Amino acid sequence: LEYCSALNDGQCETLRAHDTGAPVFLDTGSLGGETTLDDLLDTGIKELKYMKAHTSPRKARGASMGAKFRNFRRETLDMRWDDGSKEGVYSGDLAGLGRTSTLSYDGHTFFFMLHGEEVARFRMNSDENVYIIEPLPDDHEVRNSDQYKAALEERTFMRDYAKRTGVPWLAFYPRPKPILNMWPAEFLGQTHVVASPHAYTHEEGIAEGDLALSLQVVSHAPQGPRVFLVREMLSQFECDHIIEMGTKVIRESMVGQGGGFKSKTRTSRNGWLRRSASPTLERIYKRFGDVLGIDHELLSSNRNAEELQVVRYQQSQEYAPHHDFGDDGTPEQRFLTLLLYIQLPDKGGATSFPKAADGRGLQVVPARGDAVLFYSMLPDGNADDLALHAGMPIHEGEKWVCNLWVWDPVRK
Ligand SMILES: O=C(O)CCC(=O)C(=O)O
Ligand SMILES: [Fe+2]
Repeated sequence: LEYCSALNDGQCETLRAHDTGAPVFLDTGSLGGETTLDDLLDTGIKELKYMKAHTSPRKARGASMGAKFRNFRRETLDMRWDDGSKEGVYSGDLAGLGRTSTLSYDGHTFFFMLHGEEVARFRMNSDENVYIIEPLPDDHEVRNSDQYKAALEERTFMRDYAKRTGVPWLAFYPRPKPILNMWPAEFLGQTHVVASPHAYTHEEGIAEGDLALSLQVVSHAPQGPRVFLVREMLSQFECDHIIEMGTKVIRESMVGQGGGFKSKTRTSRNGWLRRSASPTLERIYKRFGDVLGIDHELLSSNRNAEELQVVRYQQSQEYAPHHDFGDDGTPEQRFLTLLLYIQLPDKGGATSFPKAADGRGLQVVPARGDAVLFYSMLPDGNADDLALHAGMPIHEGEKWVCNLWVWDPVRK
């Protein structure tokens, strides 16, 4: 209980010790269960800010929602968003017996055309997120198919889920609960202290002994996503090392495939680093395992993780609000994001969680070497809509971050 006593509250409880042998302690309440974000801000935490001054109602009119369409006609249909015009706005093809999903808003309408005739029309309602285009009455083969029955069952599940929990099911259905460790995020300021035997690499070499790292809850359910701040995840030398290696792979990605692709929502540049690229990186990955409570062996690209994504933002670049998960029609999903702050810009560039703090939104501006951990998945296996986040525009200087994306139950 060495690390806990450092917190001086005597309330620690051992959570689990995974196979690296690193002991993990849960500090059950240095701030107590009733902490509000204002209390947390009062403790002098510099890294956090509300985005808006006042609470906005959670379920505002025109709330965004994920809509899934299933086509049980055999023909490819033309999908159109009803903007009030006669022909609507073409929104892609929906293959015969196929599926598609889209982000939409309460009250919006989509219709589907076949040879100039409308065959289906749906008005979006955030309590309903599966929309089924029925098979023809005499198409008994499709009506009796497993796929059609599964779609009806899925729609029933989703209606019940939304009624029961108040949020839509956004993930693939069916999908089990996550199997990977998920740290409890019960109240603001709750802190988990992790001892890692994989201490920092410095200019002079590797530090001896265990490193104590703390994960502090800065947002939790149901008012927001589950977000933790991890201070001093990396040493200054390790940040420099990542910039040095990252510079090369970003340059490669610029000339390689997709290098000329310009996205409006993501204007930064990125590249990928393999954990085996250097002994320093390998050691950092073992520390990631300790901090995440996940066997570090799983954090490789043939198991549960993607390679380390290095992202560089220059003046005015940004990444507009997005989710790190998607529904691509399989149960495997991105489970968590460990976002590392490698270099901070002089102005701008906060990471924002617009749906945190009951819709007031949260901006996080950690220091160099710090990390933010957030879960894209809920404990029941659904995707967490509230984990929406953005890299805000850089006003001055350069920002470097890394993404470690971990999938559950395995990486696809
Ligand atoms: O730059 C940031 O703060 C966020 C980056 C991000 O969300 C991403 O790369 O997916
Ligand atoms: Fe992201």
